[in-house]
Amino acid sequence: MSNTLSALASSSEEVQELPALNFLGPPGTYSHQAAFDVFGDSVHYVAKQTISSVFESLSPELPFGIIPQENSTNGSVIETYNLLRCEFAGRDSFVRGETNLSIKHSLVVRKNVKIEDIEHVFSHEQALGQCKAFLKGHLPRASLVPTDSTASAARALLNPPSESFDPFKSAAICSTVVTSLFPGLEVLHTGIQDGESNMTRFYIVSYGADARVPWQTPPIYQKRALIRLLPDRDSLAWDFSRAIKALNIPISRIDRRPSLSSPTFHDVYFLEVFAEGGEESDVTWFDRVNQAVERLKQEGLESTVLGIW
Ligand SMILES: O=C(O)C(=O)C[C@]1(C(=O)O)C=C[C@@H](O)C=C1
Repeated sequence: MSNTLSALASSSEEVQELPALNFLGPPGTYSHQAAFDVFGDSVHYVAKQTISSVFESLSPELPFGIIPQENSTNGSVIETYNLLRCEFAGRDSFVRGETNLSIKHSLVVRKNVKIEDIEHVFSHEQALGQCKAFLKGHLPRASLVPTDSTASAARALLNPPSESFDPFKSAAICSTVVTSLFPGLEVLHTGIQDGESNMTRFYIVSYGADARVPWQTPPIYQKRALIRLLPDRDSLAWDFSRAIKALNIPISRIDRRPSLSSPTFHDVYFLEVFAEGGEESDVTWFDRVNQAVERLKQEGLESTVLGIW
């Protein structure tokens, strides 16, 4: 077993004195590997069943978490942005940092299952979306079934969740790490992701804005912030340039999700902002972001800081 792998296997054991970190389980997911890269053995890993429960269960007892935010092939992780629009984001829970992981997917089956036997492919919807070319080329007739995580898809091959699930006609898309964590599985194909450089970016989140993040390897990116913006409801002619002008900070990305409130097509926006490299200022990055949010509010734009890092 490699060092990382043995650590992933043992990291679920209870080590209560360390701060807890929620991750999308079971062990062997990419979230778990990304967390291990930055936290190593400085946290107690707590597996959750969904990305939503990673974020929603943050509390004084479970103060840290990791959630996938974007993939370089398949785009934004919708479940994460849906969570960030909830009122507890920016009130109780905050983004505190980020980390990237290179993602290499494998097609995994129960031992002795052949590619021609496969009728169903199970995985997290992000992973299914990152392997479209392989699936079209090798398994064009297979049904694609979304699961809570890549590792839970692999685990289901060994513990079928229902009688209709036939593990001898099924495959999972996941990391090869999973085959060592769950004996009885084997890899049919590796490197099945579309494109060579398939990268996922994760947000590190915490309960409260001030809890000290127990990094073992601190990430390199700094001076970023995430701001949620909800334009006035009755403005028919919503002009985004108003927000950009009031903000007056470089914006690296803008995401948009339905606000779920009326009128229709009233959306919530997420703006990720950053300080340019080498920028010298008497004002701290924290104050600059808060002052920018004050300017947005003076413009009548409801805005919330979801994290400064
Ligand atoms: O299912 C996993 O293994 C995860 O950690 C989730 C997730 C995601 O939602 O983006 C993380 C990285 C990969 O992009 C595929 C899936």
